[in-house]
Amino acid sequence: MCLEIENVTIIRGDQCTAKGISARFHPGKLYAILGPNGTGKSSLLKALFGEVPIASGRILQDGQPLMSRRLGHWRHSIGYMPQGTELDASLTVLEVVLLGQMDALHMHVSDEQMYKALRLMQRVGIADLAHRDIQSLSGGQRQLALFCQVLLRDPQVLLLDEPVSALDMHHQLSLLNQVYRETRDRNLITIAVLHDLSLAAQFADEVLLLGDGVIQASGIPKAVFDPEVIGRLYDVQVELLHDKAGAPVIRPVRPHYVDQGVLL
Ligand SMILES: Nc1ncnc2c1ncn2[C@@H]1O[C@H](COP(=O)(O)OP(=O)(O)OP(=O)(O)O)[C@@H](O)[C@H]1O
Repeated sequence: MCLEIENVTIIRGDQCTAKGISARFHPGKLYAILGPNGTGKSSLLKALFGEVPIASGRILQDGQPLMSRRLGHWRHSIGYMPQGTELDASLTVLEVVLLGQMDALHMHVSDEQMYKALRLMQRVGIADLAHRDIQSLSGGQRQLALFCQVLLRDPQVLLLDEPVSALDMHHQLSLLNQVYRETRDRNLITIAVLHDLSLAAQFADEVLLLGDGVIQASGIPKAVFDPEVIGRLYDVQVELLHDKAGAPVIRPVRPHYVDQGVLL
């Protein structure tokens, strides 16, 4: 399966968050969408999920436009994890994870479904939280539970909106590792919005740098991470370093303000 956005324009309120952008996404690859706050990363993910309409352009699956009927079918193949993790319902973590299989659940949860959910929770490191009320979890723990839920849907496409924003370093690495592995093993198209450029460089096959409603640069992280382009886009000075494996590391440089004539 190939997923394509062709000349897509998205308007939110009075803002044009995507101005005729085009990109192609292939199975088995992890794509990171990057860019400053408010540049339309979430809007693009929502458009791919059919939650936000596109003003013009097309979203194509294997060359066929996703029309509304097709979109209903399309959504079944998507694991979409939105930015917020707040839940109103008072459910246990296991119940929340099992909701990922809602289409297949009737009045009965089979041993196989239960086993699948618990095994996944074990892999993600939240098996011990299975019987806790989801409301009682920390933001990071909820993020891990929702990740298990979307993966349990057996999606072909994973859309993850800032999946590691509330996680500590250990859990950021283990979750992204998991995302990377599942993308390869299940041949998924994975598109994740991330804010940490260096983390994106370690995991993403390709990155898309959004800014001012257009794709400013895209490709493998090494090719895209030009400190001048990034510095201009984010309006900060950055330093480009490299880790031991040769992956680019973007380090923001602290600005020095002049205060009463003294350089701080
Ligand atoms: N429901 C809405 N109604 C009107 N405008 C909206 C709505 N949602 C988002 N916007 C606007 O659209 C623009 C893009 O928002 P979006 O959430 O896609 O950005 P983002 O790049 O994901 O931001 P962030 O990194 O802060 O999460 C913003 O200027 C935002 O104010």
